[in-house]
Amino acid sequence: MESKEAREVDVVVIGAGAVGENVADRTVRGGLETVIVEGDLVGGECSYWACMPSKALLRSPQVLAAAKALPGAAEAVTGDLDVAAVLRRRDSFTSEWSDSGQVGWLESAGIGLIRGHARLSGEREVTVTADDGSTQVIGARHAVVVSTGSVANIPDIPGLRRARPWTSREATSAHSVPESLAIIGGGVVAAEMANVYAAFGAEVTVISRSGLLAGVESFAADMVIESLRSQGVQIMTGVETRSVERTDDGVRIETDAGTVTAAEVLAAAGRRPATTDLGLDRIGLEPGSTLETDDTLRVDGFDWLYATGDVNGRALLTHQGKYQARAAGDVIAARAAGRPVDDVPWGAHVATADHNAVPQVVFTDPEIAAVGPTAEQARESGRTVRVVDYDLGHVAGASLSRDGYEGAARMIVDEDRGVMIGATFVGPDVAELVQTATTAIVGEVPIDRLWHAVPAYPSVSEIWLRLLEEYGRPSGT
Ligand SMILES: Cc1cc2nc3c(=O)[nH]c(=O)nc-3n(C[C@H](O)[C@H](O)[C@H](O)COP(=O)(O)OP(=O)(O)OC[C@H]3O[C@@H](n4cnc5c(N)ncnc54)[C@H](O)[C@@H]3O)c2cc1C
Ligand SMILES: NC(=O)c1ccc[n+]([C@@H]2O[C@H](COP(=O)([O-])OP(=O)(O)OC[C@H]3O[C@@H](n4cnc5c(N)ncnc54)[C@H](O)[C@@H]3O)[C@@H](O)[C@H]2O)c1
Repeated sequence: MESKEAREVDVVVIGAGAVGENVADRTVRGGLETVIVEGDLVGGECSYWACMPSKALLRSPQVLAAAKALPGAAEAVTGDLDVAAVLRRRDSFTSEWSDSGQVGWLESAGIGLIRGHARLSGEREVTVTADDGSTQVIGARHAVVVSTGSVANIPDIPGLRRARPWTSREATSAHSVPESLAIIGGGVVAAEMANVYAAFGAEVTVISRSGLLAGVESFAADMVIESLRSQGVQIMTGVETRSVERTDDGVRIETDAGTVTAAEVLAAAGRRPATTDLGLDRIGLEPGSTLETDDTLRVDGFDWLYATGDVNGRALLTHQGKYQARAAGDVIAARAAGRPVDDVPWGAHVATADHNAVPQVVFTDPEIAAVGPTAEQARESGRTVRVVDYDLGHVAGASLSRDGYEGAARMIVDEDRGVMIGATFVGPDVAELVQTATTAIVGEVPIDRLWHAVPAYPSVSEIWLRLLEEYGRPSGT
């Protein structure tokens, strides 16, 4: 079935994940008629198979561990984790994988929704194929924004694909817990899912060819590794997986450090941009490639094509993608109206923070919260840096929050400019500490001035005072 009737709108957004939704919201607010095309659930990966379900799965075990670590509360907690209840709570956060709520939001925001698979079919032109095979051509007067996200990378390990591995989708949406789970990969998904399934009682083995959480400060990764090991997780690092085979009982994995057997195997080996079947060849780009952009999120070499979120590879995180979406939506509206474009660093129409102020929280127990470069990355960049470390367990607020609180904090200072450029925290419930660091980095607040930002006593935030004391007050003693 083909309907070749072309419809024209101001902006076409491809992909209604968290990022695409935000682009469309901004272009509509900017006075532009906008349609969004979605081939699956409106809300995308984050809502149904990533951030929301994974954090819902992680939270209950963390709260239970916190209660068990606190005299008075511990005595009141006598049962085990109720896994079925945790899974039910996760189901409510994913709205049972129904997108009716998000569709309602699109309507209320004045965004048109077209369901189907979108492909670029020419300059400023998108062709959508619906489930029934019918096609619709949509022209974009001002911009096409690709917000198609990313898909799980299944490594080219012999037998792995045939063994029908779990990806993060199955791991976050499972309705039962396998007896054992092998995880191939050592990134954030591997760490968080190892935490979830170990807490749920599965025997978990992580097989990583590098380290575990190699992208963060090693003191922070080490605390998570130690904690996972104490929960019974077997962690194999520096180990290559040679082959995977599905057997009658599950999977058999051959590695260069021996054989691992498990009921299920999870491929947690990063993401690929969702551009393989997007018609990129129709506009001279390579299918499957990352859509690289300038800081206004415009794809290099085009004046009408934008890319936001995971698909541009700038920072594979929901909050950062939504930040890009706000800049992109606003700059498209400005360009369409002939208004000035504010594209100087930190201007309204650029995603400057992507380069040096990206916060991330790894929601394991303990959590890791970090922003900016690690000490090693900062040194490698050629800057004169000073690294300040402090034991979080020595902060009154932390020791009050949990008996035997273990944690650590690091602040990285650019000595030439006298400003903080990076920070990492590891410990129970440190997630909320990272926003202060992000604010100080983006605001380039001089270290001298930070002394006047007094943390409330006895809160965990007092770590900021301790870090400053360790650093020393240049004009004081
Ligand atoms: C397990 C896991 C946990 C995570 N946890 C966190 C977290 O705690 N915090 C955080 O910040 N980030 C987290 N992330 C990363 C986060 O999920 C992504 O950064 C985010 O989802 C990217 O949003 P997006 O809108 O760019 O892409 P997506 O959410 O992938 O949305 C893209 C949408 O485009 C649609 N689409 C694709 N191609 C087409 C096409 N051709 N036509 C029509 N529609 C199309 C897809 O169906 C999808 O709905 C996690 C990721 C994983 C895998
Ligand atoms: N809390 C959060 O913010 C959160 C949680 C989960 C995921 N995410 C995001 O989702 C993205 C995906 O997470 P991820 O853990 O899959 O990716 P990742 O990039 O964090 O880690 C990928 C891991 O896979 C390994 N790997 C890559 N190719 C491999 C191969 N061929 N064979 C074996 N191992 C291989 C890497 O060595 C690495 O250990 C990340 O960018 C992350 O930022 C964020």
